[in-house]
Amino acid sequence: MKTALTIAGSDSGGGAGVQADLKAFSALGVYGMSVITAVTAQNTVEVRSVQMLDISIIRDQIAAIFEDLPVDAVKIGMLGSAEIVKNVAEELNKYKPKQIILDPVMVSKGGHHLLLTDAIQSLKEKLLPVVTLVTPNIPEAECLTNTKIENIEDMYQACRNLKELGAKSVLLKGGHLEGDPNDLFFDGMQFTWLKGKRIHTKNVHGTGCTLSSAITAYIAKGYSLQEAVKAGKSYITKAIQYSINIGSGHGPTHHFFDIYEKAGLVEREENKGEL
Ligand SMILES: Nc1ncnc2c1ncn2[C@@H]1O[C@H](COP(=O)(O)OP(=O)(O)O)[C@@H](O)[C@H]1O
Ligand SMILES: Cc1ncc(COP(=O)(O)O)c(N)n1
Repeated sequence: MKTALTIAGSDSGGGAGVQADLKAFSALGVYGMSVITAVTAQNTVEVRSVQMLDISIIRDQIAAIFEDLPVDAVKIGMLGSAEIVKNVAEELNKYKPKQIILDPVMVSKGGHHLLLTDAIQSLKEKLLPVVTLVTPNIPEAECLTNTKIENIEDMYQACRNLKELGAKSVLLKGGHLEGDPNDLFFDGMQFTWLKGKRIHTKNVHGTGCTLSSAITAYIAKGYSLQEAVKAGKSYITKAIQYSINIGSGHGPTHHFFDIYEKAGLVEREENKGEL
């Protein structure tokens, strides 16, 4: 069986973070493991509080996994602080997993900061050069490149800038721009657009986590990077179409849409909870 590891924060509401990642790994038939960096008290409405874990337990979790278990691909999500970024980078440099996908999580959908400002520099210096693929949304890419991204030309330039910063490849997510959510994949040489159709729903909690962990699972299964980002885009589109209309804020994505669809267990949640 293929395996994947997520290094990320816990979301008590189950829609984002480690919980979303493990659901995506399982839905795609990949054995999931986790290193928890921080615990958030979170639901569909808000992040109430965050507790970052001690460096020693974070390093121990990584060592415990790599010293015993096979890891086909690693996904990194919320890291929280510069110290956590630095220590995770050191551990990854030690164990050298071949495939690392970095979702540079900075702010929650409700606007809560999940990465301290002084950690951004460490993320750029210590992690970007180590990863196979980085998957920023528009505000994250703006922050990493110190530029404004307002149109398609800016998206191309941001991908080139991220490569200059050391990223081997980039998936720049377009969900935060107006119009259809088209994502731009740059493999370091060539650009490919992953086109989407905007689904009008408020249930978009965990979309970034879901996409990056689906891509990680496909890579663990042996897909090429190009195939994995395409398959990941189809996965996130369905996960949003079938998103779950629970809670009074942004509801979560659905991971087991195939099984549910075949068994006639749920209606498509598309357009429910429309904004
Ligand atoms: N309303 C939507 N309908 C369809 N796809 C969406 C929608 N919102 C986001 N996406 C897609 O979901 C993925 C995550 O997008 P995005 O919202 O840009 O990042 P993040 O969740 O990290 O803020 C991207 O592939 C994006 O194109
Ligand atoms: C623990 C944790 N990690 C990540 C996110 C970002 O969520 P999204 O995928 O919606 O950007 C979150 N809200 N909480």
